[in-house]
Amino acid sequence: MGNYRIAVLPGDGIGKEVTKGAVEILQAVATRFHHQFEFVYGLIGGEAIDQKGTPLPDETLAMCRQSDAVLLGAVGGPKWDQNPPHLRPEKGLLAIRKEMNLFANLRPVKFYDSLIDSSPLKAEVIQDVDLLIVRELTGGLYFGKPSGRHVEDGEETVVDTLLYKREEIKRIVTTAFELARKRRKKVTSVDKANVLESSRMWREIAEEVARDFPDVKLEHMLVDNAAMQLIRNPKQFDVLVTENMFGDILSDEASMLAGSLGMLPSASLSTSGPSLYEPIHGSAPDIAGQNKANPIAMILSSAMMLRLSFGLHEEAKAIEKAVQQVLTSGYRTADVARNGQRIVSTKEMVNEIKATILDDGAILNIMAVYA
Ligand SMILES: NC(=O)C1=CN([C@@H]2O[C@H](COP(=O)(O)OP(=O)(O)OC[C@H]3O[C@@H](n4cnc5c(N)ncnc54)[C@H](O)[C@@H]3O)[C@@H](O)[C@H]2O)C=CC1
Ligand SMILES: CC(C)CC(=O)C(=O)O
Ligand SMILES: [Mg+2]
Repeated sequence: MGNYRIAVLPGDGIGKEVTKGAVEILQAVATRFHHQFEFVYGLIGGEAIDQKGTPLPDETLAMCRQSDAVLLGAVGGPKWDQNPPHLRPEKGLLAIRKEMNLFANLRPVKFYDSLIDSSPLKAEVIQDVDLLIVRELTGGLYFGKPSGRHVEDGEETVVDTLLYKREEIKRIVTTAFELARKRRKKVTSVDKANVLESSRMWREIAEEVARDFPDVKLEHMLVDNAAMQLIRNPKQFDVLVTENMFGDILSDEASMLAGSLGMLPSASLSTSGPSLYEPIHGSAPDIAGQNKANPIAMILSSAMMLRLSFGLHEEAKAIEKAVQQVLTSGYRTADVARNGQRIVSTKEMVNEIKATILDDGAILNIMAVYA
């Protein structure tokens, strides 16, 4: 039995709905495996702006730092779209990633047999896809200074800067190699080295790191080609490692290999403090408040938390197995439902996964009694 303190940041829009679902799933895991999970709640994003006047209140950050791990829903929404840059919900997300040194964002893309019809792609292209996008999360184009607008010689000018220190590239590429070593031993480093100086340095560093991993194959791929190859032949990939914005875009694209943006979890890892777990999707204002969102990306993110932050492998597997079982039984939220399949709500999907986790536990207990 373990005691864990989990900071929960629901955020905005569907972030709130899917986070509520993930907490219920974790409570079921705690019941089945006799753990104590203490959930502490904090504000981030739009709601934090409304209540505290800032997208990342100090108390939220302090609470996260004092927890064993953080679960985050999503932030943003049209209500705040016209706010000045420092009062945009997304600033809160970028700030927590930077402040907590969450430099490695792991975005696994896994194919589910039962969702074969949910992807617009052909079965033979997506069947057995199992790849991992390793996205650099605290540097690159989303953080470089200068960034902003100004008027120069009477002309309105805007700038964003793609900036990396050598060590920042080295640590994310090394993380990718370490992960590939435990998988199919191939790293695809994605860049735009035909144009960008930052990419040329990225490539150079990837080559240097590769020397320490002779058992892992390194290939380089330009990002535009990578976007195409993900659709043409995704099975060629094992681990992809790339700059912050490239990884952001490629992972939304890759989510369709799994059938929906609502299926992809992620882990935002730090080596100097607690890590954070978040679905790859946003706050989905178009479906927010309608009990329609697919909670699986968030639920699978909580499984990643159990495995990577707490070392609770069996518990993580119990969640993943329940998700698989529920999908196999035909439960579908609207985003993955096809051909007249019955559609379930967010809450129904959560309830079914929860029941499966608890039932599985009960069956195993009965088997243990009669063994
Ligand atoms: N991690 C975060 O907090 C992120 C926040 N955002 C913010 O979210 C807001 C909306 O951005 P969008 O570009 O619309 O991206 P989005 O990821 O929120 O939604 C894109 C599309 O996917 C659908 N979708 C997303 N998650 C889903 C789920 N779990 N189940 C079913 N359908 C789902 C939405 O309904 C929408 O049609 C913006 O304010 C944006 O800045 C966007 C991405 C990540
Ligand atoms: C604020 C954005 C960088 C959020 C996003 O799209 C993501 O992290 O995937
Ligand atoms: Mg994104």
